[in-house]
Amino acid sequence: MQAELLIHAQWVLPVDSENRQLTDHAVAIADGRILAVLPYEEAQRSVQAEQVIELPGHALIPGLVNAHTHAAMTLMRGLADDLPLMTWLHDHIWPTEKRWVDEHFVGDGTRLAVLEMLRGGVTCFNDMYFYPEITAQVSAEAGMRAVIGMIVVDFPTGYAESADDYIAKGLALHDQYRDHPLVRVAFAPHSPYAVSDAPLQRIRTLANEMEVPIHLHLHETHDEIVQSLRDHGERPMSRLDRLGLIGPALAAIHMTQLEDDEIERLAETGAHVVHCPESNLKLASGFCPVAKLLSAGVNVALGTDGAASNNDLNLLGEMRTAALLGKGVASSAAAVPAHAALRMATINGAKALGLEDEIGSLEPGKSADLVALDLRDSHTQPLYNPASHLVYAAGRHQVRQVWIQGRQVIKDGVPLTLSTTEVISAAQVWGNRLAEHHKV
Ligand SMILES: CSC[C@H]1O[C@@H](n2cnc3c(O)ncnc32)[C@H](O)[C@@H]1O
Ligand SMILES: [Zn+2]
Repeated sequence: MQAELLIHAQWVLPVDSENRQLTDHAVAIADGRILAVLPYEEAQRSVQAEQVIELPGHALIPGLVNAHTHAAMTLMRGLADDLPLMTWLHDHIWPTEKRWVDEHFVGDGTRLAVLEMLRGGVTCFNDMYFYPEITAQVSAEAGMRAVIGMIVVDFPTGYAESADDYIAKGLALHDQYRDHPLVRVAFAPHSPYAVSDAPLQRIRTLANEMEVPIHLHLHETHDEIVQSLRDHGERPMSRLDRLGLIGPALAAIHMTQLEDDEIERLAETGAHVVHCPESNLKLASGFCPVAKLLSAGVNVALGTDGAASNNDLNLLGEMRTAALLGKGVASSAAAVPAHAALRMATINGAKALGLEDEIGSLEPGKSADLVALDLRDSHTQPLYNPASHLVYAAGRHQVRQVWIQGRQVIKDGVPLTLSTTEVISAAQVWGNRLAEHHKV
């Protein structure tokens, strides 16, 4: 077998159906795709590789998938902390966005986010933010894989005038990235409370025709349920179901308020849930019943949400929080074990974004999106079980090598596609501007 690259690691966790943890294995790569995952001894006999990378003491895993974020909001990290969702949005975030968010803000904020995500082993993110064409461009330039949201809200902003205008801009973006190797486009109506019935129905029809996913914030807080009962006489999920949006194309973000019949409905329709545990904890929004969802057969992925409500874009940290919180909420130490958390951050994210044939596991034919973590550090020693350390103990500084579609984007911990100093100085300029006006 001819390969361009052979990566030999002490442990390979392919995140396959058996959750195998392979010792002394190698991954062979050609044309940006995985050719084979095989014992190193066998690879030495059967693979002619142009380059061999040796990773003793490292675990090789699929690239992490951040299934929900607002990348450019990194520029609002720490601007408004310790507030509940609606006060945070209405009194701080939305006024700041109205005053500051433009193409330059989104470009600099997205670069900061992509840099942080790549350094933390995230190789794909799902975004929902203004000026998505800039987010798409920045991601593509950095060699990052992204699903970019065609955002829709009912109210005018600097980006668009009306729901129809948002949709028209989104469709133009979809056309622009039709055959792009790294960037996909999905519908991203903000939430049932910010988008009315007519645009939601139009989005459902278009998403069916175009075969693209839909993601939206749903059942994030108890107040959202109360408001929907008052305004529509039904819970938000029931309203979306009536409008035809609950189905396999839907990734419902947050879902902290769920009744048993709603969990059953998600399972029977094949809708996905994106759990954002740290954002939900910080805004005190509620608890997503992850163990119940998983046992009902619902696909649960992981997201950070934006850095203004988290306050980082650390999927390793999110896995740990999801595992710990999942146990607490279920009152069971067996709930959300390490393998389940790793699946949520990889293959489940790929499924939620409609990318499971492309990414999410290390299997022949899939794209070579890989992350190597050095587990020789003191706080991941001794080592009995690599998955345990990845979820419960490892930190982002242990992410040493990252490849996306076979292209190396992090080498020995150093980003290759973005200039760290330039990205940080641009962020500091924005920080000074925003701080002056926000009076932090
Ligand atoms: C239409 S662009 C996205 C919009 O969403 C806002 N946002 C960020 N985080 C959250 C969240 O957790 N719930 C609801 N809305 C959120 C962001 O500020 C943008 O205005
Ligand atoms: Zn969000």
